[in-house]
Amino acid sequence: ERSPERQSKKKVVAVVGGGLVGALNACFFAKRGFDVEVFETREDIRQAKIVKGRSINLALSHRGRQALKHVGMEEKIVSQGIPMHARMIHSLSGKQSPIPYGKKGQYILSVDRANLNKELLTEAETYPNTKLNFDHKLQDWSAETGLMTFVRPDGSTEDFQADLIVGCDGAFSAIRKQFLRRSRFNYSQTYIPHGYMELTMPPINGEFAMKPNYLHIWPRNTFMMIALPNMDKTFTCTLFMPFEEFEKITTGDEVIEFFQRYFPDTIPLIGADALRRDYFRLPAQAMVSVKCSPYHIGGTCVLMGDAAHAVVPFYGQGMNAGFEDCIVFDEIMDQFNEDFSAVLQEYTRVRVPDDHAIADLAMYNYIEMRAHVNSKWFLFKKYVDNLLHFLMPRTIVPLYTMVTFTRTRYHEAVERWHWQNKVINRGLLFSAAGAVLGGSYMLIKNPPDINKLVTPAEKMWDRLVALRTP
Ligand SMILES: Cc1cc2nc3c(=O)[nH]c(=O)nc-3n(C[C@H](O)[C@H](O)[C@H](O)COP(=O)(O)OP(=O)(O)OC[C@H]3O[C@@H](n4cnc5c(N)ncnc54)[C@H](O)[C@@H]3O)c2cc1C
Ligand SMILES: COc1ccc2c(c1)CN(c1nc(C(=O)N(C)c3cc(Cl)c(F)cc3C(=O)O)c(Cl)s1)C2
Repeated sequence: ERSPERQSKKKVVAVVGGGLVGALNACFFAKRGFDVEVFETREDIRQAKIVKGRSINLALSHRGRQALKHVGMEEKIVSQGIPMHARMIHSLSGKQSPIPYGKKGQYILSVDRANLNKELLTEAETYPNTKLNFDHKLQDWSAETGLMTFVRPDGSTEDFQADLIVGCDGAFSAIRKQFLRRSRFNYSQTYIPHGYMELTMPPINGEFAMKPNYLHIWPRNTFMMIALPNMDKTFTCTLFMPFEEFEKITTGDEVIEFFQRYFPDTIPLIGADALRRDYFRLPAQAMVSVKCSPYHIGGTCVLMGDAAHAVVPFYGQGMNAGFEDCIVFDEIMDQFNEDFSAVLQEYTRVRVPDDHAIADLAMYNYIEMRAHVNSKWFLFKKYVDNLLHFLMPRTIVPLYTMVTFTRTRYHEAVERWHWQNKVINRGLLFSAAGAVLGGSYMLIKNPPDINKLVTPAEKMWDRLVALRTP
């Protein structure tokens, strides 16, 4: 229960950025009784016709669902998502091989980005102590005073003062700009050479063109495509390819030639005309990885979501990690009784190692998939993962299982993965050594009569020689 004096000095929390993490964070802070003001540069997307998002749909998994559950939104969002129980690997020959994500209840959800954002904004608005300010672009702010200046569409500016500023303004955060000017602020960003382009796969006779409850993947080493299902029975296909490869394709015929060569089974499903047209609708988008620390300045400002850690999408964790930021921060608010200086410092100490770990993991997976992951290798690796997990369920847990289906701290999941690899490699080494030692012991103990020892290759050779002898 809040004491009367606390009631009078209600603290004001400004959330800059009304995207996925900002909208969710507004619910977390409003639930705690703070006065929440959300400032979003775009117009209210709930009134906009179409929303230019980065990816049309996203994979929501355990970490993200736990955050939604915390503000009572899990059921609603899950009911508007499509479960994906397995990956469906498409080989070059068009063969489809399913690989389950885990046991029965272990599935991920394909959710529509714009719809998720709208639902979270609407939920934030249901709190009487929350106000959404659209068409407010943060231009500058002071770490000393907590004073912020916003630019309106007509060019006018508006100042606002807050007790706590939460920077949720994405990978190109304006809040983070002030951090960059301060000493001992670590920052790195990496654009990867791949870009991504989204293409739509329409329904066929009102039905999904492919099996809907799967994350469809066409792994082709340098190139890769994935497809996630949408509620309107379309699939959103995301093509990943180096920019220089995108640039080589300049005509409709070259698009078809390219798909004919790498993704032949998708041509009839996406449609040749649609491919020719949609490929040139928008240029391929860039993907950036941002790592920084600390996430806070004093007791005044803290970064969350992509503003703190933009990750390449090759683990489907960016939003899930940003949503988990909100739970971790909330847990620390309880531990330190909402004392912002103590909370922010502890948040950096706890969260930086984990967000850096998932950023590294996603980049590692990008490099791994680009290097040598085609459909056979992908299938082989996942089978080995699942077999070892089946044989030693408590010792070997696949990395993607820890990342996607548990709230194991990201950096602990990576440490465990390294340990498991050592155990497996040592195990393989010993069993190989055992086989060699055991085998040679048998040969020494009772050596075979060398004349009788004819290998299949030798048999074949003898037959060939016999054939040639006139
Ligand atoms: C191709 C692709 C696929 C992805 N797939 C997945 C997936 O499957 N699963 C997953 O978990 N994640 C995925 N992600 C990552 C996910 O999209 C991001 O992690 C997530 O959108 C981060 O949310 P955010 O709110 O931190 O940032 P954003 O979603 O970028 O929101 C930032 C908000 O701040 C606003 N803003 C920016 N600057 C200002 C300013 N100066 N003043 C006021 N407002 C401002 C923006 O308008 C925006 O609304 C994917 C990303 C890409 C690119
Ligand atoms: C909307 O745009 C995008 C773009 C990329 C992704 C998603 C949505 C959703 N993504 C998921 N990745 C995993 C995962 O853990 N790994 C290792 C995988 C990584 C890749 Cl790249 C892949 F193709 C399959 C798996 C797999 O295991 O299925 C999930 Cl689990 S969900 C990647």
